[in-house]
Order: sequence, then C-alpha cells, then structure tokens
Amino acid sequence: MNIITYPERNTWADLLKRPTLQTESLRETVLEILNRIKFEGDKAVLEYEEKFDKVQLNSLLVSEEEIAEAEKKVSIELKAAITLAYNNIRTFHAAQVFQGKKITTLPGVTCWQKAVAIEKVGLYIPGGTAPLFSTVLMLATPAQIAGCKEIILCTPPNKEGKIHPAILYAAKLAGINRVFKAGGVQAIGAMAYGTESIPKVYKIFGPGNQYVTAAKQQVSLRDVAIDMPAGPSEVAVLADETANPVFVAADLLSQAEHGTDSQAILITTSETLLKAVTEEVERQLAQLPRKEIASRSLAASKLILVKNMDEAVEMTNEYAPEHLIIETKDYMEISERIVNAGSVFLGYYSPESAGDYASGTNHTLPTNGYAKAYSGVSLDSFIRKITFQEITPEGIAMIGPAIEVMAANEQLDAHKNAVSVRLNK
Ligand SMILES: NC(=O)c1ccc[n+]([C@@H]2O[C@H](COP(=O)([O-])OP(=O)(O)OC[C@H]3O[C@@H](n4cnc5c(N)ncnc54)[C@H](O)[C@@H]3O)[C@@H](O)[C@H]2O)c1
Ligand SMILES: N[C@H](CO)Cc1c[nH]c[nH+]1
Ligand SMILES: [Zn+2]
Repeated sequence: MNIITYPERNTWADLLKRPTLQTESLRETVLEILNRIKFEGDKAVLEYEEKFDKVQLNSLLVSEEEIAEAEKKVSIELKAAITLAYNNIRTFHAAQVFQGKKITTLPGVTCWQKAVAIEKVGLYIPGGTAPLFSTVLMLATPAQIAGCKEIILCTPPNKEGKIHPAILYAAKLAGINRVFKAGGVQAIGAMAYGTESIPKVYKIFGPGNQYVTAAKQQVSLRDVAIDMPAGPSEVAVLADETANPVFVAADLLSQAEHGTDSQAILITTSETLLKAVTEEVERQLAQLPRKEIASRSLAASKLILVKNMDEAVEMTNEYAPEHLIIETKDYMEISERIVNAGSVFLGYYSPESAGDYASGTNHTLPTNGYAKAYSGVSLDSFIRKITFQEITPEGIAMIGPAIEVMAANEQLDAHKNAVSVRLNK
C-alpha cells in the first residue's frame, strides 16, 4: 500500500483518483458488443458467452429443474443465513414505502403523488470473480416490495454452464420471475434492447466490473434507465488513535479482495495507527485465499496521514467513498459532517461486511466519486412517483388569472385559452 504523509491540498485530486481502465479501449469494446447484441440478439449473446465466460450454452434461460436442483445444493446453514439477511433487508426497505399525502395548495386545488412500481426491471448479478448471491437479495427484495411485475435477472454462468446454487436459491426466495445465463456487456445489452430469449426492460440495476458499468452508462444515454454507476468496490476508513489496527486492516482488506480494481483507503490523524495498520494488513493478507487479487488492488490503495480531523473529514468528502467506516472516539459527531458517501458504518463494531450482507441496508452503491450525486439502491429506485391534481371550479377561479397572465407573457395563447374557456371569458 502507498503511504502518504501530510499531502498538500493541491495534490488531493490526483491522490484520490480511482484506478481505471483505459477509457478509450473500454468504450470501443463496449460499443462493439452492444451493437452486435442489438442487431443479432441471442446469437451474439451466445457467442460472447463463449468468448468471455468460456462456455457453450444451449439455452440462456435457467430451467425450473435447474432451480429445483440448486435448492437441494444449498446447505441448511447457508439457507438460514440468507433468510436472516433477506428478513433484515425486507424490514429496512419496507419502512421506505412512500406515503403520498394530498395537499391543498389553495381552496379547490388539490395535488398529490402516487408511487407506482416500474413494471419491468432487469437485475445484473456479477459473477466474474465471486458469486454475489447477496446482491440478488439487495436488488430483488426492494423490487418485490415495490411490486414490480416482471423482475428478470442476468448473471454469468461458470464454465460448465451452471449458475451458483445460492444465486438461484436467493432469486427464488425474493420473487424473481426468470433467470438468464448471460454476463458482462452482453447481458446489459440484452436487457436494454431485448433478444429472442431475454426481454427488454425499462430499468437495469446492479453492480459490475468496469465493462458492465460502462455498458450501463452507454445504454442509459438513449435506451433504458439505470440505477447508477456501481462499479469496482471501494472503502475509506476514517480513523484516529483510538481505532483498533486489527479491525482497520480487516476492513481495508474486505473490499480489496473484491477485484484487482477495488480500492481501500485509510485516512488517519495518527501516525502510530498508520504504522500498525501497515503491518497488520501484511499479516492478514498473507492468510487470505484471495491474496493475489487483494494485493493487486492494495497496490493502488493508500494509507494517508493528515494533520487533523478537519482535514480528514474534508478529504473524505472529496473522495466520496462508496463505503465509509468511521473508527474514531467521537464517530457520531464526525458522521454529521460527512456529506459525500454511499453508506456509512459508525464505530468500532460496524464492519463494512455488515452492510454487504445482513444489517438491512443496501450494498448496491455509487462508486468512483458518484456518491457526490447519486444515492445507493433503495425502494425508491424501483418506483416512479406520478403527480395528480384535481381542480374544482372554485380552484380554477383562484389560480386561473395568474395562469392567464403567465401564459400571455410566454406568448402561449392556447395555454391561456385553456383556462379562459373555463372562466367563461
Ligand atoms: N458498487 C457496488 O455496489 C458493488 C456491489 C457488488 C460488487 N461490486 C463490484 O462488482 C464487480 C464484479 O466484477 P466481476 O468481474 O467479478 O463480475 P462481472 O459479472 O461484473 O463481470 C464479469 C463479466 O465481465 C465481462 N468481461 C470480462 N473481461 C472482459 C473483457 N476483456 N472485455 C469485455 N468483457 C469482459 C465478461 O462478460 C464477464 O462475464 C467487482 O469489481 C466488485 O467490486 C460493486
Ligand atoms: N462490497 C460490495 C459492494 O461494493 C458488495 C458485496 C457483496 N458481497 C460482498 N460484498
Ligand atoms: Zn463487499
């Protein structure tokens, strides 16, 4: 990991950059794949599955038998864990149900909003480096609560053409209608344009690597809505001298192991902690099965020593991490000064893994600094709010004259007339 001490403010922008792929070659690859999916449908999806996932598939759709078979393969212990997580995610997201109130702006003028579920949604579940069945729960549970009619899921199969049993088990538990064997850009293209097997949806959700994220951003320009850019995982730990270096190192490694382009950052006011964390990361890394991946993302990760807590908070807001863990004595007070972060974990006993799996919050979150402008996935992501208004004769008499004046001044006489005829002028 790179150790940086007391960086000057004018170096922060470079210091806090994420490790990204060459955008031009990434863009070209993504555009070429999307274009072929759009015009050649299933044939192109199958070809790309062979190329990228090294699998020859007969069918993209997962069969009922495969789903039943998968259920038998998930252990009782894992089923119980998935159920606990599902229940907490349900509880947290069910509390977000929108209660639209009718508002009378003037006598006879009533306005309100009604939440309506997006009818067709497509969920992308990454599968390149780990079978993220927890992500199935994070996306399908709010879709189910919102009442989305068609919820489809795409995920890359393994080389034998199989989907991890826990992905299929979680999908069934959370009410997914159909699961398809398709990963990467080809899956995003299929859900955006529709193919013979995979239906076109209105909104695509889910995290993924840089290819998946770039594909989502590309299709969202014209063809379909997306949740947000949720790319390679990242964590920032904001810590003072009271933090436990063993916990901090474990927290940094928990995101570093996701992928080679993940990023973990420590921002601290304590030199002693920084030294202890550096040693502890090395010790814990050596014991990790995924040490190859984690050590590559650690090469682009940073341990930063800053002058004081004000600077630490400012730098954290500038970085806008997907996940932020605050391990300081006055973590609650510090948390109130955080304005840019996807999800925040407070105190010494709130590891980021809790939000990844089971506390109830959603782990599909904006990365790459997008936390400055986007929220993570929530129930709101699966609904639209339609506005309604009901105006009585008394109401139009109250607001009509103002509308007439405004329309006339915008030189839109037909607008004015639609009011005037009702005012019997
Ligand atoms: N931000 C979040 O909320 C969040 C949540 C969970 C996971 N993640 C991140 O999601 C990512 C998952 O990535 P992953 O790779 O494991 O799985 P993935 O499913 O996103 O990507 C695998 C697919 O990438 C495609 N691909 C691979 N190399 C390619 C190439 N050279 N050209 C074109 N396509 C190519 C293949 O089609 C493959 O099926 C990780 O970076 C993880 O950190 C983020
Ligand atoms: N940390 C990931 C989001 O960046 C989500 C995840 C799934 N499983 C484990 N972690
Ligand atoms: Zn994680």
